[in-house]
Amino acid sequence: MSCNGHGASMQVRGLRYGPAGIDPLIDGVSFQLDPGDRLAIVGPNGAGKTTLLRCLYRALKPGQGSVLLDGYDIWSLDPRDLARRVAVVLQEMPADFSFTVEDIVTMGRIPWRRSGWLPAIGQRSACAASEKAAVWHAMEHLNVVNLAKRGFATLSGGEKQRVLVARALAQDPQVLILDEPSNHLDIRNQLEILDLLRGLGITVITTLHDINLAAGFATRALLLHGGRAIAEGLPEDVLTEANLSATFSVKAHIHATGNGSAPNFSFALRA
Ligand SMILES: Nc1ncnc2c1ncn2[C@@H]1O[C@H](COP(=O)(O)OP(=O)(O)OP(=O)(O)O)[C@@H](O)[C@H]1O
Repeated sequence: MSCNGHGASMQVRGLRYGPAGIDPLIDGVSFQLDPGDRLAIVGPNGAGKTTLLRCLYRALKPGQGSVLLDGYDIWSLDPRDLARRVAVVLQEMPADFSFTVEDIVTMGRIPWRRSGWLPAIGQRSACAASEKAAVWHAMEHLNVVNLAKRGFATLSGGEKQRVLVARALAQDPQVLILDEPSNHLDIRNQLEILDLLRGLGITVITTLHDINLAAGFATRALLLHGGRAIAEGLPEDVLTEANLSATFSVKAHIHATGNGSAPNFSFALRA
């Protein structure tokens, strides 16, 4: 796993997706990320955040628009090539009860194995050693080495979340896509995991419900509502009181911290 990896650029143009017979779930979404950007996608429940993510890692094919990775349409890439470049951490947890933590993290290396190819006998132990090194490096980063031999199913929700991020990092991706990575995590673990993601240097795209976490983490923000981008750009231009109040139907208030760090947000129901 690279700790100072190289991110890829992503250009999303006019994305529209919807199953036949219903209004589109994603409509006219566009944004541009430079390598190393961190995009926070925020919006109310049902806004289309997960659906948008699924279009970005080729789980859903948009009816219109395109997703370019370093200039190449993701639908034109070889699936293995895409799997090497883009890693995904979803909200759903794997249901298989038989895998250990080490097994799960090792799965992150699968796209790097060459099918139908066996290294020369003298190189086999070197290949195995480099794979194991990548897996242990990722586990160390996520502080789950002490869980390596535990059954995944026996872990707490927060421990599982850390293991799934470790699996994604073992994949050594250029783009990391995460759906609510702070789910299940306590406050310290939330801050730690976002800090770790910030330090990777790769392009990160994540949904986040916590606006304070999003403002502190992101270099770009996308506010989604009803499948449409209400605002996209720098977090300070997107996460405004007016935008948040209108999109979430609440009273949003920004408290400047005055020390150059991200502002704090508070929210109240409208009278
Ligand atoms: N295959 C489908 N057919 C019909 N509606 C769908 C389908 N998939 C998703 N939806 C609807 O699309 C909307 C957006 O769902 P999505 O999961 O993307 O929202 P979200 O912003 O991630 O929500 P949350 O914050 O609650 O996780 C929801 O109303 C959902 O019920």
